[in-house]
Amino acid sequence: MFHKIQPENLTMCENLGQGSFTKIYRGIKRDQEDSECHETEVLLKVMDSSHGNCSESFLEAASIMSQISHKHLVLLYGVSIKENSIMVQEYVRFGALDIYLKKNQSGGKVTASWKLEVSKQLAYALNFLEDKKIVHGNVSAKKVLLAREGDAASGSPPFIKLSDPGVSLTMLAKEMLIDRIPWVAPECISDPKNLALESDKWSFGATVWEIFSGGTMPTSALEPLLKLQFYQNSLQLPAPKWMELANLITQCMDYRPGWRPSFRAIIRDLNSLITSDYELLSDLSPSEL
Ligand SMILES: Nc1cnc(-c2cc(N)nc3[nH]ccc23)cn1
Repeated sequence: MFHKIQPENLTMCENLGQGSFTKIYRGIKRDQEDSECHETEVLLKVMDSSHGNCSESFLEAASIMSQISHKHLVLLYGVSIKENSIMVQEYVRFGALDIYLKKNQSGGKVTASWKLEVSKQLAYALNFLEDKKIVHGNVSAKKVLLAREGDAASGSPPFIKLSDPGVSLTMLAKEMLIDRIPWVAPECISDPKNLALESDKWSFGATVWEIFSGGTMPTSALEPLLKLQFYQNSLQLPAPKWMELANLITQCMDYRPGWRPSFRAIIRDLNSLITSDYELLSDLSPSEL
């Protein structure tokens, strides 16, 4: 399991929203390091008490993520399991990527190379989990947290951290699964027990599509039945203009799990994409640059 935190050492600040079975708050964690008291800004995920049976799944997911550490995985400080389960997570300053993308569509902050850098870092995090045979099971821009915005002018890149998956999708009701189309892999809709490493590759493809489309999914507005038909008719998301990126997304979102590329191959493709981007520029004559 993982570190137990006394609730009296936690202060709940403002509500930041809610997850499937949780309420999210910004908070403060106090530690009595020797004599002086140390305060850390944290993210508190409070499990709704009504979903008791999900709390072990919630904690199970958290404990898996807390047993490993990687720069692109969100850090879990521990849990407080007094009245209801509270997961205490590092506070990631700019929050969820889907909201950030919607807010920063224009304004030139979010360039193609910015999006590519974020996609690469997400692939690194997922490659790390794949090497350890750990399935995330809930990859989407909502679960990608932005720690640094980056700044194109000074050339400093953005920095992301992948959040915990939350309650396992094997615990979700069918309609909640359908609501996660097109991030959830098709094989998991027919049987959630099909959740495996390959499922994360599908979700990664959908997330990269989401990142390059400014955070809106064309299926979001569809009724559940129409979402289901998207998979029944083996449809694909509309291809982005950037053909090499579109090919990578299509390879990840292959309806045959075994045909999806490894994250090592995905990283190689993303790196080549960046060079092709510069090649494109270097092909232009100085006057066209
Ligand atoms: N581990 C995490 C997760 N989410 C945040 C966060 C930050 C922010 N500025 N607004 C938010 N609104 C909702 C969540 C959130 C922070 N840290």
